[in-house]
Amino acid sequence: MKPSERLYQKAETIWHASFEHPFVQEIGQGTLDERKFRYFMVQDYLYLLDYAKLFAFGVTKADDEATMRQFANLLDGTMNTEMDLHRQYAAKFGITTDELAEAEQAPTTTAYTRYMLHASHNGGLGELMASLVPCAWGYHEIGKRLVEKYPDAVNHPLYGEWVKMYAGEEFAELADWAVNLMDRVMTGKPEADMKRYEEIFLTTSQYELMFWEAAYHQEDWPRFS
Ligand SMILES: Cc1ncc(C[n+]2csc(CCO)c2C)c(N)n1
Repeated sequence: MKPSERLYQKAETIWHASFEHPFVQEIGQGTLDERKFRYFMVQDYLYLLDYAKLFAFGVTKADDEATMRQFANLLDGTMNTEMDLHRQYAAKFGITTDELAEAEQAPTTTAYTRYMLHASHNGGLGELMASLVPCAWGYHEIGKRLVEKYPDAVNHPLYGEWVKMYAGEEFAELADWAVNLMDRVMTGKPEADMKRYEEIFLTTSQYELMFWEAAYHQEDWPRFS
């Protein structure tokens, strides 16, 4: 069994719960409250900024030139294209660039990004891939399953573009690349290493689910004022 198959089996219940989460289902049905998606867009912007740092770690942890170059391209693509697309998409919801620049990470965003950055900073390429694969692979799975279950979801005026992006070919390629690299790095590693990767993979999978939950309830820090 490939490492990705083993990890997928372990995380399957959590991934299923993510797909069944009301935030995801209501995107598919086109009924999601716009304020919840707006919250999600702002938090996701902050999330992606930290995620880009994982690609930077990838450059330093890669052990061959081709992999270094791929991480460097992903870092460039995220910083110089994706973030711009995200700002444009956010503008559709009335979110300004200033609002994005001033926004503060919610508790789950902080917990999730700090966890990934910590695991990757202190580990090798295996820990890094265990951190970042559930996000890339998981979003593609969600996009694909949404299109299967709700074929009209791609035509929604607000959420259609989002569904198309994650169900689409370009994102599928990113997910495939990440899964293949993860398999290459983890194959033949001792069981003790695999156990560590499994824990990271399961933890980031749970944070993905918690990210939907946080957006659905517009989670915030306790405020006393
Ligand atoms: C919470 C959260 N998890 C995963 C993604 C999916 N995603 C979209 S772009 C990108 C990086 C590659 O450019 C990733 C991982 C997301 N947006 N937000």
